[in-house]
Amino acid sequence: MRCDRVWINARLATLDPEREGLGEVDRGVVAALDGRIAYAGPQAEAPAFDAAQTIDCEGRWITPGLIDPHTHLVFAGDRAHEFELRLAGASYEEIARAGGGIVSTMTATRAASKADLVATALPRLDALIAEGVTTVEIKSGYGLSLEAELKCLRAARALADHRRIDIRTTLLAAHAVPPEFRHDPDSYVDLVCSQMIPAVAAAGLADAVDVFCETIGFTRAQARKVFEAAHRHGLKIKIHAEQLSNQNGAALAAGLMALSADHLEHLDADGIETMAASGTVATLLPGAYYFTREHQCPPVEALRAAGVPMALATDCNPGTSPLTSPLLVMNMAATLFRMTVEECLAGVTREAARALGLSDRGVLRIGKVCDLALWDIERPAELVYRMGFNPLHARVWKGH
Ligand SMILES: N=CN[C@@H](CCC(=O)O)C(=O)O
Ligand SMILES: [Zn+2]
Repeated sequence: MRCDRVWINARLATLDPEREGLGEVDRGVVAALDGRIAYAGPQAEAPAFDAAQTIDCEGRWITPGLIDPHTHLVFAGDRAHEFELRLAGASYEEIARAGGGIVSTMTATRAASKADLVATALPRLDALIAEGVTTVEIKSGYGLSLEAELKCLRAARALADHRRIDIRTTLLAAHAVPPEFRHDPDSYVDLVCSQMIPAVAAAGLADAVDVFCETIGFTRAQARKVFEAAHRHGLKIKIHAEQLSNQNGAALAAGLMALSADHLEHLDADGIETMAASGTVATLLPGAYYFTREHQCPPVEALRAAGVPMALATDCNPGTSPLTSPLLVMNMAATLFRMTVEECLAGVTREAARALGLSDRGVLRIGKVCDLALWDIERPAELVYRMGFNPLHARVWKGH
């Protein structure tokens, strides 16, 4: 078989659902041709390869390249001061209602140039890449005006000119009501629907539209309007739902065939049932749960029982999850949410791909994009078990 590269003497965690568990292959081979997987499976069953380059993995493990399906990587400034206020007893909601929170990052982000936003996002992106991330979703949501949201999405897309990574972008103009609309949030929602979504869709700058459905964000009725506008313009939808309270946002979004509903600490049985029926992915964000010291875990057992797919993400943002480590996310998901090793690894690969509507990656299987992470570990559980340690040996993006 002709191929560009072949990785031999590897142990594979294919995450292929057609295989058991992690889809493990003890003596495995992966071959790449034109950026796709030409073969992934047992060495014993592999064809003879005519490869330009052969890499001996010396027994290392290969997983699919990691996917971070929920980040707010593009923003200016930081919120360390708010962190100190919270340490002194203030709550996230109190700070937001007093004009801090998302709106304070909005002020810094509006003042920044696109070049500034790219420059400040790159170190965060590099931290993800250093842990084997090959696809990342980046939301806008700190511009909150047509011009500033476009600038954030352009900055997010421009990151792909600087690093070897796939970027998916999501318009999150409905993240917070900007101060100029404080007394008339519905007019801001109208602006999002009648100007921002059409402009972003026309410019091809976003793959999806997201809404923060919450008492300090947007109501269900407002979220529905935004989702309907997104659909009119051919964009997929996602939601920040049931993070701080139960607004039944996940059920609304799932009923409209959302790709994912994210956070979900306060998700109820109706939300779970609707998500299961629509195949909407539950993207869990243990970094935000940890950092805000939430008291209620997402209903992982019930999601599992209902067969709702579960993805994991860093939620990298300045306010509730200044986190750029998918490895630590897995550890937190296991220790805090009692997810299994298999669920954690699927959460940052196969299910993360599903949360982005990407069926061409996230598993090691013939025909999928050849994004790989090679690890210096003895068993996959180490990727979940260790804290603050990065055993990445090499990262392969599109076969290179
Ligand atoms: N929940 C809403 N949005 C972000 C937090 C944004 C912020 O506080 O800056 C999140 O996903 O946690
Ligand atoms: Zn978020």
